Parts: sequence; structure tokens; C-alpha cells
Amino acid sequence: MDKFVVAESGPLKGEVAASGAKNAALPILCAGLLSNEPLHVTNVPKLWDIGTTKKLLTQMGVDVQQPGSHEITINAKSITTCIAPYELVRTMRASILVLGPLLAARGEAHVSLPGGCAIGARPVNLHLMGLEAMGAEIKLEGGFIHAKCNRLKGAHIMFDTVTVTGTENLMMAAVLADGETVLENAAREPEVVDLANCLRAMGANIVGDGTTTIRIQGVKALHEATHSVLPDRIETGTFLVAAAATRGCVRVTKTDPALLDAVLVKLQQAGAVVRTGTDFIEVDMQGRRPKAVNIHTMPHPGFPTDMQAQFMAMNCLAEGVGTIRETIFENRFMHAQELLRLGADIRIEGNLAIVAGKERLMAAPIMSTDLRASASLVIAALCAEGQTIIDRIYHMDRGYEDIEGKFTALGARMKRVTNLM
Ligand SMILES: CC(=O)N[C@H]1[C@@H](OP(=O)(O)OP(=O)(O)OC[C@H]2O[C@@H](n3ccc(=O)[nH]c3=O)[C@H](O)[C@@H]2O)O[C@H](CO)[C@@H](O)[C@@H]1O
Ligand SMILES: C=C(OP(=O)(O)O)C(=O)O
Repeated sequence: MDKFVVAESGPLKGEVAASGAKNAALPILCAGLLSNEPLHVTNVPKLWDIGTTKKLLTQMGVDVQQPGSHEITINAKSITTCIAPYELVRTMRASILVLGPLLAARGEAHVSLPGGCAIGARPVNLHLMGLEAMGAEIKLEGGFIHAKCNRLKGAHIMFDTVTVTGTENLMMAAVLADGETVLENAAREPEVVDLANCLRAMGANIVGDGTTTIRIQGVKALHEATHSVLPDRIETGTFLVAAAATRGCVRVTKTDPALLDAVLVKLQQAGAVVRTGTDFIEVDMQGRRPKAVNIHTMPHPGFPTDMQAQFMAMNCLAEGVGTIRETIFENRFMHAQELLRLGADIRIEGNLAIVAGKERLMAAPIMSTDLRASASLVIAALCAEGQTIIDRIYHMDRGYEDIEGKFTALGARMKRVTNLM
């Protein structure tokens, strides 16, 4: 199993390009199931989750081509089965995103229930409730969701919790439904908007994405389209927080500052000079130690839960005491245990973490527990005296493209080691 060996690195400096967003690319590739014509997707990040999605689609008989290193073309005309097996679904929760498109385009879907994930229970009841309201018959059996329908019917759906993949699944289901679907209390995340842009390019009729009410008028069929995935705001934010924690100066290019409002406010509060252009963001700490910030995670446009762990790592090194309240997932503080091993001062009270900053941390063997937890451990390890070994970095490979290549280009002293005991 691969590990990272990370040494204290001093201020990170330089420029790094953001990849395409994992959480936009995954639903967009699944949207390829909605058409019998090709969907060409560009700016696709090179990640394990993308590899898993390619396998998932390929084993359904979908033609998946990779014409360039960051390009994928999907053609679902050749689909042979509507089964998403446990072996693949258990490695990636986002596999649930095949459910809506399969039902809408093929009238059936057999999708393994996504397994328990480290950050919370993550039920899919709202996805199923919406599909049932659209006329699907759903049975849960043997750990599988078995769903079938004739043509789905438009429906008025009210989410009682904001759900990102739930909104995406139902939006994809609705584009081929008979009549109008209205999604209320819909997720406003930029990845939802990117999916809607892709679906519109395929011929879908959607308005209101980016607001809490999305209206979809079903059409008979979708057609060939090309779509470029939007930049990864979480990857972007991860490098910016790493710059702040290490007292460095980093410019992230090929990104979009408009996607990171809530994160940039917190970096400014931490004392960073933030410079932005149309496609770049620069965080310059001018050698200063960051100041602790208070974080409260919220659905977009609030502060993203996917940036919470990275800010906890920064707070561990900051001047003062910062509080972090996690309101989206009930078990998303597992990185705290590992940060404590590096000598951090963190107290957890329910969904609140109280972090008192220290001048520096001390190296220790630590373990990644989930994707963004891994990112926080790398940030902390860059500031820890000695050599930190981070185990189970496969979590990080799920969602960060060439993470060690990008970090080392900024001056991080880190390397990947295989089979290190
Ligand atoms: C692939 C992808 O895009 N993943 C993102 C997506 O996950 P994901 O879409 O799985 O997260 P949701 O937005 O659905 O979850 C938000 C909350 O709603 C609850 N819930 C959700 C669905 C449901 O049917 N019932 C229910 O109770 C969840 O348990 C959670 O407490 O949004 C999360 C919140 O921004 C991000 O952390 C993930 O990175
Ligand atoms: C939690 C995440 O991903 P997923 O929903 O795929 O587990 C994430 O991207 O931080």
C-alpha cells in the first residue's frame, strides 16, 4: 500500500494549475447514459474515481473512449446491462449517480446500495423518494436498489435536506421525463450548475440551476454534445490553505475565484493577501503565521464541508483559537485524531472542534481516513518537525490528480513510497 513520506518544508511558493472538478466530472460522465449519441467530456481529472466510473460504465456495455489524457467520450448506445455491482459501487459513493440516468433512459436500474462511508451514514432516501414521485417502482433487496418504470413523469419534489448528488440524480432523471419536474430546496453547488450546463448542451430544458428551485421540462431524447468540466474548487482551496499554513505564496491557475467566495473570505481573515484574476487565485502570507479562523460548514454558497479538514490543519498552526462546526456530515472529524498525533491541540464537543494553534507540530506516523482528511494531514505534515509517514493515501488518490507532483512543484518535500513497512 502506498504511503507519503513528508518532511517539514518551509513556505510553499510558486504556481500550480487546478484540474477539472471530481464532483462535476463524475455526474457528467454518468449523464452520458442519457443519450444514444456520444458525449465528449474534456478537462476530466486523472483520478481513481474517474477510473472507477469508466469501469462501471464499461461493464454496462457502454463504449468509453479516452481520446486524450484528460478527455473521455461516452456512447451509451451499446449498453447491455443496467446493473451497477457492489464491487465497484462500494469503492465510490458517487456510483449512485447512474440510478437516475439508467431509469430515465432505459426504464430500469439495479444499483448496489453505496456502502457506509467514513464521514457519515449518507443515506439515499431522498434520491429514492424523488424517483418514486416520478413514477418509479423501487425495491430494496440483497443490498441492491432495484428500480423500474415506464417513462418517468414530471413531479414536484421538495428535498427536506439539501443533497448534492440527490439533486443531480433527479435532475438527470427529469430531463427525459414526461412533463415538468420542479426540484425545491435544490443544491446550489457549482457542480450542479456544471452538470446542468452539460445537460443543456445535450438538448435538455433546464432553468433555475444555481438557485434553490430547478425546473426541468422533459424532452424525448438528448443528442451529441461536448462539455468541458469546471475547475476543481476543493483542489484549488487545498493548495491555497497549504500556502497559508506554511506561510507561503501560491498562485493557483486554471481556476475560478467566483467558485471559492466563502473560502477566500476565511483566508483573508487568516491574514492572507488574496489576489484574483479571471482564472487565477494567489494567496500570499508575506511570511506571516496564519491567524485562527472560525468555520461553520453549510451547503453552497456557505463554507464547503470538503474544505473543513484543510482549515482544521491550518488552525492547528495558527495564532489563537479557532472553532470548526461541521453541520453536513455527522462523522467528519476523523482527521482530528491524526492531527493530535502530530501534537495538535484540538478538543471535540459533538459537531464542534475547538482548535488552539501551536507554533509547530511534530512528525509521527499517521493514517488517512477519508479524502479531505488526507489533504489536511499532508498540510499538517508539511509544517511538522521531522519526517511524517502518512498511510492509506489511496483515499487521496481518489480525488487529487498527481498530488505529490503538484505539491513538490511548490517546494513541498514529500514522496510516495510503495510497500514501506
Ligand atoms: C460526489 C460528490 O459530489 N460528493 C459531494 C456531495 O456528496 P453527497 O451528494 O453524497 O452529499 P449530500 O449533499 O447528499 O449530503 C448532505 C447531507 O444530506 C444527507 N442526505 C443526503 C441524501 C439523502 O438521500 N438523504 C440524506 O439524509 C447526508 O447524509 C448529508 O448529511 O456533497 C457533499 C456535501 O457538499 C460533499 O461533501 C461531497 O464531496
Ligand atoms: C466526500 C467527498 O467525495 P465523495 O462524495 O465521492 O465521497 C469529497 O469529494 O470530499
